[in-house]
Amino acid sequence: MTLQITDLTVRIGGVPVVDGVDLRVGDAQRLGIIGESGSGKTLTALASVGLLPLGAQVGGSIRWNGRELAGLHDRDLARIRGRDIGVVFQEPATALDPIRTVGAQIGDSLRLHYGLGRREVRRRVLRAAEQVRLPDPERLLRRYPHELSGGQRQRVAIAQAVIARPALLIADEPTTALDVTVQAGVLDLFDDLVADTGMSLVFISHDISLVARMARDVLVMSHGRVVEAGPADRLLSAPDHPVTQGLVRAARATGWCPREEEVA
Ligand SMILES: Nc1ncnc2c1ncn2[C@@H]1O[C@H](COP(=O)(O)OP(=O)(O)OP(=O)(O)O)[C@@H](O)[C@H]1O
Repeated sequence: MTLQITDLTVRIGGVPVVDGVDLRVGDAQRLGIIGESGSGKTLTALASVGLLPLGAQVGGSIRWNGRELAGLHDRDLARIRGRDIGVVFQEPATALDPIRTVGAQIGDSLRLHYGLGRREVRRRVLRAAEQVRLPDPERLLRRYPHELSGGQRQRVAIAQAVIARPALLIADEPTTALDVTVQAGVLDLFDDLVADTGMSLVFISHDISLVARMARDVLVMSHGRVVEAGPADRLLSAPDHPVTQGLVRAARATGWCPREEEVA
């Protein structure tokens, strides 16, 4: 698979909020995107799957396996979302429908994309729930989102994103809303899912330590642009751009420490 974004621009109310972004994700690649709040990370991810807010103007090219997605009808984009590209967002509570059981929601993309029957969907939903390590899945799948903890809800959102076995998973700050101990478990889960399935991963965070853990190649964004790109270990040990240096310093200040002498 290849996701190739070239010269992506997004304007909202005439203001450029993503400005000339290029990125490429290939087979089994793990790409990280870091940047301060408001730097355009989320809008870049949303543009990749045609989920930009209403009224946003998009320019440039977004090619999925060579097919141009920019300007594609939403019906066609919906076929690609979930089936080819799975997405997990920061706040699972808003990603889930409060009035449907989590089991029903995990199965959505199987019904939508593959038209599988009830029994087969149930079987696969249960397997996905086990795969994302939801406790007591048989019982939990009959519950509603508000009856789950934040970590459990995020595991449901992950199961929903990966159940149709997408070739690419885009995870936008997937652990930011979770407390630290729950975060660690969810990161381990991403690691295992990506390793087991061979999916490619785009992992977005404002925390360079998380991105360095999850991705090998990293883009640093600031004010809608990519200001630095390179292997995670190089960015950590020798950050070039002041924004990258600031992100490394911020990560160190929160207790995560690369070797001090290596940080500019
Ligand atoms: N629906 C919207 N309407 C108007 N402006 C928006 C909208 N969504 C995002 N923006 C603006 O676009 C810019 C980029 O936002 P984006 O959400 O991509 O940033 P981000 O890097 O993901 O930040 P965060 O880490 O806080 O999620 C910001 O200035 C933001 O205020």
